[in-house]
Amino acid sequence: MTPTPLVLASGNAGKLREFHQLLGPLGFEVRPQADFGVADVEETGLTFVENALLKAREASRVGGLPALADDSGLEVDALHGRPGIHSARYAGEPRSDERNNAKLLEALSAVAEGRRTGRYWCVLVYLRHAEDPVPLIVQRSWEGEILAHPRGEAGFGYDPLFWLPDQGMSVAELAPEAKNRLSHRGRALQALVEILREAPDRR
Ligand SMILES: O=P(O)(O)OP(=O)(O)OP(=O)(O)OC[C@H]1O[C@@H](n2cnc3c(O)ncnc32)[C@H](O)[C@@H]1O
Ligand SMILES: [Mg+2]
Repeated sequence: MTPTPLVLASGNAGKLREFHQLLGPLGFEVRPQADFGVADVEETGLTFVENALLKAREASRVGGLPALADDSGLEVDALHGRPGIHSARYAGEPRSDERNNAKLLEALSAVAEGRRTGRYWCVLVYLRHAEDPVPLIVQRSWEGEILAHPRGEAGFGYDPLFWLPDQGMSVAELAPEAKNRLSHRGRALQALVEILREAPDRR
């Protein structure tokens, strides 16, 4: 099969690393949107789906290629779903994982262990071209609990605070291959690639 060229509609280095690890071996020629000078779009949607569509459309329009976008975030039950679609900008500007994590710990300081449940969401949108009327959309979640102190160095974002009871470790303590196999993003991408494989006309 000829490699499918693809613009990755993300400016997040952690996501780009995971997408490269996952898509590289699968017959995609992946290029980050920065290669085409695509600027970050304003994420004005109320849902992950809307924001992922905005990002994919802009990257495909500017890059002139099919585009894959990821809009993702952390939904915490005790915080009524926050930070949710605002996960990247939870602690305001300048954006930083450290400040976001500190704000999350503060918001949960009075919430006891056992009630600190939540999940990552990932919505992937694949567009064949900027005006594709039939976007491919896949969403997956990943259940966990929010720790009271960070653990581990791997991953990005909220990973040092996201505890996986089944694994007995935080996401930032998982090897990258394990995160890719288990994560919201990894599993959404596996499903999306499967759809593209079975329906080559969707590429
Ligand atoms: O929009 P792009 O350019 O892709 O990059 P971004 O970082 O702004 O991405 P989002 O708007 O989708 O916001 C997602 C945020 O959710 C968090 N997040 C999503 N997936 C994560 C993961 O696998 N591990 C840790 N945090 C994650 C992290 O804070 C991200 O910045
Ligand atoms: Mg963003």
